[in-house]
Amino acid sequence: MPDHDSLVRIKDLSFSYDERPVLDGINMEIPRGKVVAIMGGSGCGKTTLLRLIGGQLKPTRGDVLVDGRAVNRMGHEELYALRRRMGMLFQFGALFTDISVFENVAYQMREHTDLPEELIRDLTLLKLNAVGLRGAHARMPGELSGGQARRVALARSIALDPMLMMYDEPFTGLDPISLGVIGQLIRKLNDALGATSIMVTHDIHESLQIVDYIYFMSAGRVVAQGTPDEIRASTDPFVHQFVNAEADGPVPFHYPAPPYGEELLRGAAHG
Ligand SMILES: Nc1ncnc2c1ncn2[C@@H]1O[C@H](COP(=O)(O)OP(=O)(O)OP(=O)(O)O)[C@@H](O)[C@H]1O
Repeated sequence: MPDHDSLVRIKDLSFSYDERPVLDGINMEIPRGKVVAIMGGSGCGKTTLLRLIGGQLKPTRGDVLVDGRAVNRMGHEELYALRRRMGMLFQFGALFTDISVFENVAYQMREHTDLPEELIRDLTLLKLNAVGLRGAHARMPGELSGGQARRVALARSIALDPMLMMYDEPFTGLDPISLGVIGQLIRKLNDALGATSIMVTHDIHESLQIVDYIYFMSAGRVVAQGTPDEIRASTDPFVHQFVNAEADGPVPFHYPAPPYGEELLRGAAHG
């Protein structure tokens, strides 16, 4: 999806943990206003990629540009200022359990802004209203269902009106109805905030409903990409495996390991 006005541009990006290569020559464009999914088998480097975009990790080679600036070359202050404009919702983005729903959302504003208390109150209720939970503002997190708690975490991550939202497996552990609700919210909030969103997920069916573009990764590389219509029509074996939820195919089910027979024999020799 080449676009010169992309909010995020990933150029020839490689990354290794110590000596172990995880990402290898990634190129991606995330245009402004769009919701883009990144999919791929377990361990292929999706979360690592989000951490590189957020500046928590530095690439071994290549660049990550956000709003035209190379994140990997920013100093502390610039990076801190940029992170304030990014919202992140991680898989187990747990709420603080000992403070109310309202306080969980207001916390972000109290920490990062000098807004007066009345304004924080109004904005917090506005964010909770956007996820349908204004009425639950006085509840404690322990009194919420899993889907409701995820919605509060979502309200918290948009508290500062981010220009870029990053979601790491936002659907994990949700029942199908809550999953659909969160999916719709991700799309609606993106459009209402005029934001841009990147979502790492395993859920191809939800992605096809709500995103503008999908990148498929395998073993640290981009192996397929396209709009939902292109993905539905694709005959690419990687894409096919995802769309049809096949356990094995080009994306291996097994973590790389020596042949099983060999390992059993080795175990027997040791035992
Ligand atoms: N801090 C770390 N130090 C060393 N290796 C790591 C570290 N974090 C992740 N890895 C390894 O890097 C690879 C990519 O991990 P990453 O979490 O980015 O994958 P992923 O695609 O998000 O996986 P999943 O879908 O299972 O969450 C994995 O093989 C993982 O074991």
